Amino acid sequence: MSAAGAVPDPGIDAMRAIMQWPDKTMIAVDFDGTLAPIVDDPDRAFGDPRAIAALGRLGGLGLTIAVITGRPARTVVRLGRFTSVPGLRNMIVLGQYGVERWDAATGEFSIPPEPDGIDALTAEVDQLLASLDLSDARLEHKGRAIGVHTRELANPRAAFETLLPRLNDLAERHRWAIEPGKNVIEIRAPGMDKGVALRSLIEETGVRQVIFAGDDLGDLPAFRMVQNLRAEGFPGLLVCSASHEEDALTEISDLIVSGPDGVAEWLGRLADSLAARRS
Ligand SMILES: O=P(O)(O)OC[C@H]1O[C@H](O[C@H]2O[C@H](CO)[C@@H](O)[C@H](O)[C@H]2O)[C@H](O)[C@@H](O)[C@@H]1O
Repeated sequence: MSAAGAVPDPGIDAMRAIMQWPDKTMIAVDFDGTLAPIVDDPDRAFGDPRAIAALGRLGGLGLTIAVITGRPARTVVRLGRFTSVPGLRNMIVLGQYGVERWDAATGEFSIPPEPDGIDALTAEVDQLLASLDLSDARLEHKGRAIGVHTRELANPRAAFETLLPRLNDLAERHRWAIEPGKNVIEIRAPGMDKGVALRSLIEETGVRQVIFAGDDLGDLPAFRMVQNLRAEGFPGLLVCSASHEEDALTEISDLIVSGPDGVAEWLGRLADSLAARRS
């Protein structure tokens, strides 16, 4: 509750609720750029062990732990190495913006079949890259999305700017969605985003407050969803994993930390504070 006359601060209200009812709190975290440092080769990304350990401690303290990612669920479970962490026994991973799911409690994946048209789309992306002399761009095939990565090209920014309108046209023709990110442009099957995924997980689990942490444009729908939830009286805390590559989330965040290092440190401090309150 804010002091009379003061501007209400939803982040502070959320933090109070989290400290008071940790077992009614969900912490939902993005993967790349938030839990995992950005690296050139997406297949060499890894969950920061300090962040994963802190999430494990938070899980042990009763919080519901979720990862909501643009990656396939199987990839993130492998790269994050969540299965070896005792406190993550009940964690949930939502992959491909919420279409796929992994439940640590059962070890089961729920992965819908690949949508029709992915092969035709892939062939067109290949042709487009060849026509622009950008065939060196790394392609990430995700079954229901293709990621075109520009990070390792000679001029990543110029390649990104050249590709964005063209891949956008291609996606529109196929009625697919375009998802620009940090040196990556994805064409993906439409119909889901991290905001919808987050809301539905909140409803399913019955938590009463949420923390969402992210770093990139694909996290914006989740940030907006938390803002909507707050307008409905549901406490939420928005944490931005900041970097020089993207600043779209900074203004709407309650807390800005310095990239995955800052996220790991903050999660550790949150676990310390909650453990101290309990003892
Ligand atoms: O929702 P996320 O978990 O943040 O996934 C978003 C995209 O992240 C990955 O790309 C980013 O990380 C790569 C590895 O560090 C980096 O090389 C790339 O430049 C970044 O954009 C991933 O490869 C994509 O599939 C995800 O959609």
